[in-house]
Amino acid sequence: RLEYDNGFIRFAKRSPGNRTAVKAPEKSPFEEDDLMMSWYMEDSDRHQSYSLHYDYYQDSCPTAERIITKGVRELYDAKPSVAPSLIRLLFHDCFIEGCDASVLLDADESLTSEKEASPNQSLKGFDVIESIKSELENVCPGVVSCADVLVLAAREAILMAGGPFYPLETGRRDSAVAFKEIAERELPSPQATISVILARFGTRGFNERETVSLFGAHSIGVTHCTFFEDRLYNFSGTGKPDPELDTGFKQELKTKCPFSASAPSPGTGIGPSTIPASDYGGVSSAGGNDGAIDLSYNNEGGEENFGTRYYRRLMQKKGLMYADQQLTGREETEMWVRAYASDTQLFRRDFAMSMMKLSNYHVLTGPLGQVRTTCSKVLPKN
Ligand code: HEM
Ligand SMILES: [Ca+2]
Repeated sequence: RLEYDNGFIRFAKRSPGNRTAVKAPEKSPFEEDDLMMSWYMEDSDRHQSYSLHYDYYQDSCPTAERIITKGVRELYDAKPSVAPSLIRLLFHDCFIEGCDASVLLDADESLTSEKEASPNQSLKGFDVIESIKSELENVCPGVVSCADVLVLAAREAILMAGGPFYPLETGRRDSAVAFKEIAERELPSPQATISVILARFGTRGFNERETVSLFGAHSIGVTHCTFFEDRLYNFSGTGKPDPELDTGFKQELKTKCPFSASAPSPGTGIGPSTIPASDYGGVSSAGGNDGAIDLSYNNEGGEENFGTRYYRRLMQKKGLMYADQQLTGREETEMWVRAYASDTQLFRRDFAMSMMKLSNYHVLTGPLGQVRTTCSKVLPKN
């Protein structure tokens, strides 16, 4: 099905000339796959001598993708919150030194875990990846990388949550190291300005449109009060709320996140935080339901709500985090917020493309890296 054309890999039946003319129906995976795959390939795989492949495990572990899909579905049926957890986990892995499962590693005597970096302390879903990986190890030991499990699991999670399908190639390998300092420094904080957001995404090759589309993931899942309560009570140390927050919405949020002097306040480092001083202070994965509110804010799920509604709320000054609301703070990003708020299909296509790009960011292939047998541990050195 694939052909090489002037250094690019693309599906045989598409040519660059007709790809924009094809309006792929949302529910037809094949049309959509071909279209998106050929677009993506042109951009990023040209310099890789070892690249990812479609259905990489076809011979070595033919049931791999099915095991992952089934695993996510079963876990999602039991607990739908696994979907947002997995999507966020993918973002935090890929954003830091690429999709190499570096975020999954536990600390040991020779390694400092990325899990300890403050933005990562509220991550969840590690157990989901580990349980799917152990099932894979029973069937084809040492074959399927944790990095591939994570990207495929996140894709399935997006589908479960009402988001779009996108094709993914496989053959990623796992890192033998973790990048705690880089995670600490590079993952944007919930108080990030639009300049910081665009700079961090920009150095990873994401333009304004792609960046805004990725934020559509914030239409599902939860966020804890600690990540936005400064906007309710003490914005930027002014002692006043954020003027960019809708007044009615602010009142509503205040009832869900009542002011409490003992509560850690983001950015101040004050409070009984178990997390190092940073804008991420205050929440750990063990925190239970301590002021966690729906990011989607009463999102009922389903296709209509995945994405579009998030952007509509931003336009009404009802973004939860400062970083969310920053997307309307500049014309180049605000125009995409407006576009996605009114055009679900445009958002779904852009989100799918950006997720593909994120999932392929800076991957390890060929002789690089390793295939871990347990996702939280590097292979023992011989
Ligand atoms: C400037 C960029 C971003 C910042 C500052 C940010 C920050 C946050 C924060 C603080 C939370 C709440 C965590 C909690 O309370 O437990 C959150 C949740 C979430 N984020 Fe982001 N995020 C950003 C971009 C993204 C991107 C690009 C994606 C995916 C493509 C993403 C996916 C998610 C998801 C799905 C959740 C819900 C997690 C859950 O319910 O378990 N975020 N984010
Ligand atoms: Ca990584």
